Amino acid sequence: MICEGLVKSPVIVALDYDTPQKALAMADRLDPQLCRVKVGKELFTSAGPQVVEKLQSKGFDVFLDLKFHDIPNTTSKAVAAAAQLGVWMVNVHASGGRRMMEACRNILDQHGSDRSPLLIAVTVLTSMEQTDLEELGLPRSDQLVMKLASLARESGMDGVVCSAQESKMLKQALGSSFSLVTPGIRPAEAASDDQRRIVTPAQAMANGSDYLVIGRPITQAADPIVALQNIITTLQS
Ligand SMILES: O=C(O)c1cc(=O)[nH]c(=O)n1[C@@H]1O[C@H](COP(=O)(O)O)[C@@H](O)[C@H]1O
Repeated sequence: MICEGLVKSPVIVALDYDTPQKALAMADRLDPQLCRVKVGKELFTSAGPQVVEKLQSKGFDVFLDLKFHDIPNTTSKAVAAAAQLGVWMVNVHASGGRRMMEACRNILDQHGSDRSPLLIAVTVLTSMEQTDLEELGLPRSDQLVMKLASLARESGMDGVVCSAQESKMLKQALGSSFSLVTPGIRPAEAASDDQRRIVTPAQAMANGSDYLVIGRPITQAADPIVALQNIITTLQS
């Protein structure tokens, strides 16, 4: 199992809530030794940087998932602001292109500290399926993911967000040190919701994923801690 520091599992729990109170109440039920947490667009827009700081003060590594996608100057400065917040991981869209990703890499390298977040590029959202891509005039998901992930690696990213359906292909092509962060994780019995390219937790790890981003199957479970522990157990067997 891939893990760093004290965290003993690859699970990142998505705290997709509309208030900081709800997110912090969930965090209080979780254990920073068992998982990391993700702050995304809904929570950050309603609660701001303070919720990140509060989660950090509870001992959690925070993945700031704002999927920056803009011109190189704007995106890189947003990434620098995330680094100032001391987040563990931050992401941008790979489709912002090489110059955008390189600007983000450069600004973190100039900032140059041991507190630099992992810089991750989103390839193709796990909610997208073939028909969605066709409608946009885009190629098959596996081809597009491979192209964007290769560009992300060349542009100095530390890894990509992809579906665990693509993890095996990307690990083989891009090597073990390039991190694969995979949402769209669903235990066998769970609803797929709006996700399309889904994989079970154990299969995702078998495919080569480094981190599993999991929201609703944990946060909307009757007992979130039991749901998290059950998932971690399936990874150990
Ligand atoms: O970057 C992400 O985290 C992300 C990328 C992606 O392709 N798909 C995706 O679902 N996510 C995020 O991962 C989380 C998945 O949540 P659940 O579908 O509830 O498990 C959400 O917070 C999404 O914003």
